[in-house]
Amino acid sequence: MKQNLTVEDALELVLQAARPLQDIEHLPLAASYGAVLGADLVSKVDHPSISDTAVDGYACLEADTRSASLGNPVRLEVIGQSPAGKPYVGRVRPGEAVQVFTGAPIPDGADAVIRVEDTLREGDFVWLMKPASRADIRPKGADLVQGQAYLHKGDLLTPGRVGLAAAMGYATLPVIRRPRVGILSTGDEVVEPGEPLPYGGVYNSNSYSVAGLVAEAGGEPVILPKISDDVESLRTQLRRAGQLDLLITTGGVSMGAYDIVRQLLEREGEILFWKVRIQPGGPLLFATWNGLPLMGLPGNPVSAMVTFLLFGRPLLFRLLGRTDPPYSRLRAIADTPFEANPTRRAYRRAVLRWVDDRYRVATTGNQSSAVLRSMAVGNALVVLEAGRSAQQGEAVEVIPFPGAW
Ligand SMILES: Nc1nc2c(c(=O)[nH]1)N[C@H]1C(S)=C(S)[C@@H](COP(=O)(O)OP(=O)(O)OC[C@H]3O[C@@H](n4cnc5c(N)ncnc54)[C@H](O)[C@@H]3O)O[C@H]1N2
Ligand code: MOO
Repeated sequence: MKQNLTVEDALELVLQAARPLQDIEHLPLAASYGAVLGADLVSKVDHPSISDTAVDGYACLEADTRSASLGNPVRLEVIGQSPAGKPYVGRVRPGEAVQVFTGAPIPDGADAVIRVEDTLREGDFVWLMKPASRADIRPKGADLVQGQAYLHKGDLLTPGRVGLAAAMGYATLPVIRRPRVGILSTGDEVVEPGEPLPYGGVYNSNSYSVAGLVAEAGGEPVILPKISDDVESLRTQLRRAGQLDLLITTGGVSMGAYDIVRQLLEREGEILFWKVRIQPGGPLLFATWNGLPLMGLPGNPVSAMVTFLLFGRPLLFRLLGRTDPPYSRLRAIADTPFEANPTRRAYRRAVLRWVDDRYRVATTGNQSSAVLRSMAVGNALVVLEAGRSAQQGEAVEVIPFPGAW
């Protein structure tokens, strides 16, 4: 078992253990937001399917209209009209125009459009106060060309991409099955919210904060009944867990005699690493149990969330084959000092804001790993290398919480 790894080395071991899922499901468009595309998609159509007008006005021959001005308008005969979806049958000849509405096909013969506000209608004739423009024609295939791939395997299905898939002619989309992620809280003192809190008890928050993070990363959280601090109930729960792609436990990975996750895995699984040089989250454990990747998040509520972001989220992205980075980074000016840890990379909870053309970041206050409020008030982590505190006014590296920015 490796111990006391850097973030980079630990992440490499995590990603090595994650085998991208191959199972494809077909989802209706409206159910596909947030899923990950399982295949490249080529457009079934050209868009526009035929050259059409970008404006309401009159289609005509550009050459007829070059001299048109307010003082010297040009008169054309209106020979018909074409609403969107209804082509004008026939040809536009010199001296003629067809009234068109945005999205309508450009009639044969016409090569330009004059906007309605630059015209004056008089019975079967129209006066043009300006030359007609070729730029207001959207050429066939300007947006999409039939047979060309515009969406790719591994793309997250954002609203824009779902809309694009619809425009390309797809009613259902091939997506990667969501990874099923078991979430198991451990600890004798941990009590379900809603139950009376006994002396020394603490409500189970980890199962719910981590379930939210799993769902946000594209996984399907499966909250398992919490277990007490004994190896036998952990083993039983693991066997019952059913078909999972990843198991996340919280608690029980530190030094205490009741640290059952570590004990069980030392005997029955393979621990790939234990402890990473970070704060919070130092005692993170990563293992496999009967081929199942198992991430043992530390029990402190902040530690559980931060380690999920740094390791669990990249692991889920790998299972899903997502090609976008699991989180972003930026630099911001520190509005408060941030204290480093002397020996570990520190992730301080902070509030990130955009003020006067700059990102600015301020501490959420008490940085104890037990203060879950910091994750609710905060929307970002300030990253400090070991021993490198930041003074007020200094530029610092920031990881915004996914979904909060
Ligand atoms: N002698 C040492 N003690 C500790 C060390 C150490 O290096 N030497 N590391 C500390 C660090 S850092 C962390 S983080 C914790 C992690 O410990 P465990 O993963 O074993 O977690 P527990 O002991 O089970 O719980 C820690 C803390 O979190 C609360 N908790 C646990 N589960 C939940 C839950 N589902 N919802 C809400 N709160 C939960 C629990 O009550 C404890 O207060 O170890 C330090 N100790
Ligand atoms: O790593 Mo612990 O998570 O510092 O509290």
